[in-house]
Amino acid sequence: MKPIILTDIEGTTSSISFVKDVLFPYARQAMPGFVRARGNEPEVRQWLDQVAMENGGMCQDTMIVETLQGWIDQDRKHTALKALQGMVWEAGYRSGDFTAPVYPDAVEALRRWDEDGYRLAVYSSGSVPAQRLLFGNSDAGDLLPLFDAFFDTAVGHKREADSYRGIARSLGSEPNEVLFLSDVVEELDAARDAGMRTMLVDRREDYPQPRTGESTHGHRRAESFADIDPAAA
Ligand SMILES: CSCCC(=O)C(=O)COP(=O)(O)O
Ligand SMILES: [Mg+2]
Repeated sequence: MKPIILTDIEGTTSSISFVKDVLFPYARQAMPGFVRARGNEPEVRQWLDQVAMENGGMCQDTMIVETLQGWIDQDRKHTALKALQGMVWEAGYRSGDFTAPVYPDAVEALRRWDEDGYRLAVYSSGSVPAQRLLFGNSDAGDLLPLFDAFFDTAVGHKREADSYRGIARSLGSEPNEVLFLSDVVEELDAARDAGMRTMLVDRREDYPQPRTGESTHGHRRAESFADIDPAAA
């Protein structure tokens, strides 16, 4: 049976550098203006209030913004931050400030797998709207039609096995019918604990030092999507 292919984004379909050097600085710089302009919209306020609650109920928006900027610097995978980042990036994509680079080997393989009848899905710490913006505004054009489903940390964190069990359930499949692709071994460990098949994507551009031996945690490893045969994984 053909596995459903579930892919991570940062370090897997797209470079770590795009996320760290383009998306995060853009969000950091635009966050104060975004909160000033849209902070009273309920959809935005709910996330700002959540940030405030987690920091002892601080009330000034300037303090909330400083907290968010600190979390961006620490690469926190906090659901509220990720939701707000997605809203900020929307303006960047819409105004043409950037498009999203997706590795050419990933574009080629995703298109081929789709044509071959594989179901494709995404699981990233980036919010689902941010994922949709990225694949809808890629350098290779609109890749959204390739994907059946998108998952973010609303389903749980990426290093917890229950998240992968929940994803398999949502896809209407057993975990062992899903192949998860990621650059982070701890995510792959959690997926394997849930019963999924796994593949470590170990790109030279993102990880100059190849992960071999014990550092693969026993996951199969590919340096490019061109080297992945989902039928054999
Ligand atoms: C959806 S694009 C932004 C990616 C992001 O914010 C992030 O934290 C990347 O996490 P991933 O789980 O894709 O490694
Ligand atoms: Mg990743």
